[in-house]
Amino acid sequence: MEFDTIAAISTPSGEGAIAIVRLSGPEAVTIADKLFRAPAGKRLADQKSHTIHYGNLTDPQTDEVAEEVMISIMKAPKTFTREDVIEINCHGGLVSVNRVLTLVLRAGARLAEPGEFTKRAFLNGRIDLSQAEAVMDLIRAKTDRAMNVALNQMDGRLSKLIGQLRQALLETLAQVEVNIDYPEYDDVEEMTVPVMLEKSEWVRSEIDRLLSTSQQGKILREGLSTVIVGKPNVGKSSLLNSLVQENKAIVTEIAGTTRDIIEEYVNVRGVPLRLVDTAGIRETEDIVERIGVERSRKVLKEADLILYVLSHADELTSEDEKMMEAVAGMNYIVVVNKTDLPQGIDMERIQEFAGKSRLVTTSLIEEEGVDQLEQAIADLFFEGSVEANDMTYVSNARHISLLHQAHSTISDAITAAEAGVPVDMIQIDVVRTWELLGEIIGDTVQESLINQLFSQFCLGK
Ligand SMILES: Nc1nc2c(c(=O)[nH]1)N(C=O)[C@@H](CNc1ccc(C(=O)N[C@@H](CCC(=O)O)C(=O)O)cc1)CN2
Ligand SMILES: Nc1nc2c(ncn2[C@@H]2O[C@H](COP(=O)(O)OP(=O)(O)OP(=O)(O)O)[C@@H](O)[C@H]2O)c(=O)[nH]1
Ligand SMILES: [Mg+2]
Repeated sequence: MEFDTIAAISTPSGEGAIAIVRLSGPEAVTIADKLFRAPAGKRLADQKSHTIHYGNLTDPQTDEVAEEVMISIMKAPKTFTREDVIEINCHGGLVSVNRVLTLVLRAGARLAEPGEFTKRAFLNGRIDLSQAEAVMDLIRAKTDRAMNVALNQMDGRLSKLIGQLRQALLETLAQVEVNIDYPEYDDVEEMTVPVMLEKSEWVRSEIDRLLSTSQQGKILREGLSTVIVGKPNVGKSSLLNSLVQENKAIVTEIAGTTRDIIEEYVNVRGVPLRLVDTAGIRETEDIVERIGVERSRKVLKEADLILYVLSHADELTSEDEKMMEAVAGMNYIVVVNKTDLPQGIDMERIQEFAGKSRLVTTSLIEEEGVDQLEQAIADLFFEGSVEANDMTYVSNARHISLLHQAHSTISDAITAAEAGVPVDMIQIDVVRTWELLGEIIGDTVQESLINQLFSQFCLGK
């Protein structure tokens, strides 16, 4: 496919040592040559691929030197986009990098849309859609483990498995064609259904296996949305600070200190937590605090994990009973804090409610118990350890949803085959499953969806 030539700043904005303006497309080298002046007068067009060259960029209108640069030239097809790529390494200042971008745009490049370089890598067939999506996940990964999941997907592991599943489905369809072409052979008909069943059941079991990784995969990719709740003054903000290992939230002895929601990312044994501190939940007259409390109830509903903090010094109240009822159906860990203070709480009641695995005691003032809490979180979601290195995780909500749909259509096919429904009817479900799996890798997918996916990328990526 032949496209126009795009350009963008590919490094973050701000001051830095070096910044890169990247170009991709058939005119990339010509455009760069219009601006580039090397000391020995060489032309980029004459240079070998994958070489880097020192010189100045000049403004063709004034013939004045605009920037001192190093230019990398990478010729198609062995490049990031499979097109000619030029990377202009300039000084990392806002004015400098904007000046370079302006020059290349005036010389004939078009400003790239967000994600357009990666989109070209996809449209030119270097990577499939799930690999392109992994490029974005890689940039956003919050922990090493999450980054490994993205690297595996970028490497094409998920794509390869999806390809195998689709191949098996194609083989069952081929079997049906034989059946339709040679209806006079009874044994072909007899063969068709068992073959279809066997392959379809294998596909379904592989989809099951992939889906079984999805909860962990999604957590690694998006972070575990974790909400700290409890009555005022029990130590919720102190807990957030202990986990973050910084004083992000204001802690005072005054109940009702936290008025709004505070959100932080933390890495707990490789699990990225999106940690939310809330205003203490209680009936209150203070209008500002009340808004905070209402929002606390809302984030509570959307949480993957609830850290329910109680004070070791205080007796349980009816409010606590209500709270326990509210979290009972969810993933929660009870944190009994302030164990340095004399006991007021009914620990038996708490043990009865939470059981051993969901109960941790802490004294945040004495920095005790945080390790145990971290371990309890890792145990709850990853049975103790996060082994992301060698596994294919499905982590992307779009992929998970497509796998669920494919699971349902292949199950329909299996049920129909078992019920003796004619093969050409079953065929419809098999074809649909093949299409749904194809959407994951971008084989059978609408252009509007592709545009929407890439628009979520960073500029210049
Ligand atoms: N300067 C610079 N650094 C960068 C990038 C970039 O575009 N520019 N990348 C941007 O994300 C990442 C590297 N990713 C890349 C992925 C593929 C190819 C590439 O040329 N692939 C070809 C040829 C491979 C080969 O030489 O064998 C191919 O797959 O056909 C280049 C970069 C990270 N670092
Ligand atoms: N003795 C003792 N005090 C603690 C402990 N943890 C926190 N505190 C104190 O308890 C008070 C309240 O702590 P916060 O972390 O602000 O409590 P909170 O739950 O966020 O309170 P609100 O935001 O008002 O709902 C502060 O004075 C803390 O220093 C602990 O383990 N032991
Ligand atoms: Mg607080």
